[in-house]
Amino acid sequence: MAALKTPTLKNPSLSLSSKSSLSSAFLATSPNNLRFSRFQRQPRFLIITASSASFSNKPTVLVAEKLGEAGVALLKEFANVDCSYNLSPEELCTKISLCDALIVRSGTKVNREVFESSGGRLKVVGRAGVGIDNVDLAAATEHGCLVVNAPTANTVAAAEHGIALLAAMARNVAQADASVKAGKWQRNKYVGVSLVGKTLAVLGFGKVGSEVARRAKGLGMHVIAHDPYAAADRAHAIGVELVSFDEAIATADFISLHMPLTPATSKMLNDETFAKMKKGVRIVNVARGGVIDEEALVRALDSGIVAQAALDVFTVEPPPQDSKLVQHERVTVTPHLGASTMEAQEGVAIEIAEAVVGALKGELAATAVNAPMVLTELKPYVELAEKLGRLAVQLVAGGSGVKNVKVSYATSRSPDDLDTRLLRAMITKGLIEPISSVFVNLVNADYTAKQRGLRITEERVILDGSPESPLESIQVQIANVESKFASAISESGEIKVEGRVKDGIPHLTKVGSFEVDVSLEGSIILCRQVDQPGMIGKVGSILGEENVNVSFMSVGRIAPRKQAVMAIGVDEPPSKESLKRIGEVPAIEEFVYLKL
Ligand SMILES: NC(=O)c1ccc[n+]([C@@H]2O[C@H](COP(=O)([O-])OP(=O)(O)OC[C@H]3O[C@@H](n4cnc5c(N)ncnc54)[C@H](O)[C@@H]3O)[C@@H](O)[C@H]2O)c1
Ligand SMILES: O=C(O)[C@H](O)COP(=O)(O)O
Repeated sequence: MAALKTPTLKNPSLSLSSKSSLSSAFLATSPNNLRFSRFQRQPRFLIITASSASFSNKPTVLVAEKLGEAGVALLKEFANVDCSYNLSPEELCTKISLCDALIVRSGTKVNREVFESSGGRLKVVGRAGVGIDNVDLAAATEHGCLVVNAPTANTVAAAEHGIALLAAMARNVAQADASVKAGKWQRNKYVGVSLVGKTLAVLGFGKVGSEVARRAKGLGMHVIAHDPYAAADRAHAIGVELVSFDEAIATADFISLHMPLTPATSKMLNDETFAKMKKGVRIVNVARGGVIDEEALVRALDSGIVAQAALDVFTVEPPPQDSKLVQHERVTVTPHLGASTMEAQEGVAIEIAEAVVGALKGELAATAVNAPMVLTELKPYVELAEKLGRLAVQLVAGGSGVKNVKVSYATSRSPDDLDTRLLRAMITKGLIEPISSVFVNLVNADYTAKQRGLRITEERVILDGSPESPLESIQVQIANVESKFASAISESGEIKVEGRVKDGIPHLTKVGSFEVDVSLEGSIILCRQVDQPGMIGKVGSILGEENVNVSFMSVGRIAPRKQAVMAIGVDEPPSKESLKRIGEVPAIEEFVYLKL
């Protein structure tokens, strides 16, 4: 067993633990089939936790935004609580050096400066809600500060707000209210549309989306959903049919958005997709503003494609006062109120208070978003594991629910000498995070996988030879799904990606049955083509024309002049136009762009 390296800590009051609460958390939550596992062994990574023994006095918690009473009361049992709302960024930086924990909602920017100003005292940031886009996670991790959130307590509130907006929009409630208050009585102007019998497309069938679907069914609507990663049986159980994105937007009378904001969903509703919608469609957004191209929505409203929109969230919050979208006559707006019910705020407050107190006591919360850790020799393999998970899930075709994942570790280490829990957690993170607003860490990985019906089985392929490096390769296979890149399907019918670490850098070495070799940095384009001269040059020059830097290229083929798969690593994301041109190169039979 390799020796543990002692890390340099920026926060002197943190302690290091390599077992205790972490090991028990894993033992308690591990649902997956693990062949050859040895949990008794000490794991080869270290978790930074705050030790309760290091406090001589009560810790201090700064609550920087309004938090439910029950949460504040819970905090007060354990800590000195300073509720200071509406602090300027400068005031926050000054106060933070006197605090062990900080609790915020979406209105406070917890940036690098805050962590630097804390002088090493800040041990935990609690986000009382789901989205943590206002917290600089990298800076938190570098400063050994744990970030926790409250991901479930506001689900119903968000779903109810979606339904409230749906009904209010259909019956012009906000516009009619303003008109009556302005002394008018315009009964003919505000004739609405009915919901019963209409088709609602729920885009994003996760926690909030499925609750919206359930409620809309109760209103007599015909509900369809699009979610490339949801399982059809979960949808069927509540009478919802999963359909393709194009079918959803082309047939819907109403569209309700419930996906996370990720690079893949950013501006998902744009000029091109509005053009495919049924004329007169009505749109509700309680997810994140960035999933809609807001300027394109104004154009779609003006041209009549979109009859009405109801929006709780905006790309920039608060939106500019003169925003054409906000001021549009047929748009109903609320100021990010999805989570704002008394009940949800109490629930969120309790969830976050418990997580923050637990973290201050040295426990690792299941809702930890970053779980700062210092790794030893497994570090590049951890990166490889996450990236293989990311690649594999992006190869899945829309409509196929991901349920069965098999991971194979090729190693010459004995089972006792290689603990795969961290690798499995990182593969789970890679599989789930690109498609969800859930943050996966080594504590909640198995639990999160189980909740989503994802079964991960592991096996070891024992190799002869010297066990100097912990692993030779990792292979990730997803069974019973279709792929948007048919060549990723192996002879045995699964999506298969394999990688290994070369000179400390993770590499993709196999896709389906094709051997490739491309370093897993930046992003990757995979093309299947008929093997012939000049292909690398053709694709390279399309990318070169828009200054996209190619970091790596490799071609794997069955036999000379037969089918081949070309893997191209790119530093910058190519434009849609360049990707289209690559697809149009005659010898290219299929291609896919994958973000790492
Ligand atoms: N307005 C508010 O106050 C408020 C409150 C809570 C949540 N939210 C937002 O609501 C959204 C959903 O939250 P949740 O808790 O249900 O998250 P979730 O992770 O439970 O569900 C998200 C779903 O979106 C799916 N998805 C991912 N990519 C997709 C794509 N390209 N097309 C369609 N579906 C895709 C995922 O598979 C997942 O099932 C998030 O954006 C969250 O930030 C807003
Ligand atoms: O991410 C969330 O939980 C919601 O968008 C709510 O944010 P809020 O706590 O600022 O209301």
